[in-house]
Amino acid sequence: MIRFEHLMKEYSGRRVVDDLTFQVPQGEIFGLIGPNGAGKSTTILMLVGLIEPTGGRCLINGEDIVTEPIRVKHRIGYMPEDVGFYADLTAARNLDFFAQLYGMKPAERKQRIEELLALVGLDGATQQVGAFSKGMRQRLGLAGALLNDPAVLVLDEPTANLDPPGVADFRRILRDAAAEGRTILISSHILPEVDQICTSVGVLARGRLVAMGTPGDLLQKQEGGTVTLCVETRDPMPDLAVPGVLCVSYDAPRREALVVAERDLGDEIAAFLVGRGVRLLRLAERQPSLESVVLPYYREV
Ligand SMILES: Nc1ncnc2c1ncn2[C@@H]1O[C@H](COP(=O)(O)OP(=O)(O)OP(=O)(O)O)[C@@H](O)[C@H]1O
Repeated sequence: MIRFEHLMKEYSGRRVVDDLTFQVPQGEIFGLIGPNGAGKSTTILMLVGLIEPTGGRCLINGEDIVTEPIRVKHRIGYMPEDVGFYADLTAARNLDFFAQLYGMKPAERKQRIEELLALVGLDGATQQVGAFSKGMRQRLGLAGALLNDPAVLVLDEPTANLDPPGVADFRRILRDAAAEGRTILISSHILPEVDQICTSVGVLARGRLVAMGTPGDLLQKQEGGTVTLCVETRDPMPDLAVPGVLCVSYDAPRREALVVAERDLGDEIAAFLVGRGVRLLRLAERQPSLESVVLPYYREV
């Protein structure tokens, strides 16, 4: 189990993580999401003991990472966004190096490394890691994070470089890891992925936890509240400055937009665009998604 108690971090007097208190129960896959600069990486770095909190604490199975650093770090598997490996060693030799640091015996190391390379689909990879694709490095990162049989897995943007089969493998491995009783915390910007894999989600904005629950809980909160509309136009769109629009994310050189509005503003948006000579291709309400629920938090930055 992971527990944050009044966790706080300041840089030069500026608070970037502000009084975080929540817990992630054993076996949960928790998605930590939020806009750029919200404090996700800082929170993760405190959780894995790479930086110290200014106040409060992070507990792994009840033990404080600051007061029991060695014991607690042995219970954590951490996969940073940019996984660092020795480019001139093979995947197996890289893992063997880290396994030695964990104090694992040669026979145990050999067996564990073979199992893990098969698990992440790298059992046939005999080349040096310098020749790996980004996706292969990410697979190796996951194997590295699982090396010490951790109780808690902390993964920063784990699927960013993976192709669809790689993502499917990751999901399967993480679900199995959670079913084995590991507690998993993932930081990600890929909201549909978080929606698919995470059993609970926390939204950070300006260092504070502004929403938390299962993806289903967060969606329910939206019912009777905001409406999400997909807008597609033939011409580039101006800013959709229509009263009641809460948040817009534009795409495809401003010919597509996802609009979160207080109510169904389809007629008003159509009139707004037609009045500005913008030809409309499609305007439809979208079923609520995790993305539409949390987008307003991204806008508030
Ligand atoms: N070492 C540091 N010194 C000073 N300020 C820092 C330091 N590390 C992070 N910050 C600031 O703390 C804030 C939170 O940064 P953090 O990297 O934790 O955000 P994040 O949610 O992980 O963002 P992103 O999604 O862009 O990775 C930002 O304003 C950042 O500039």
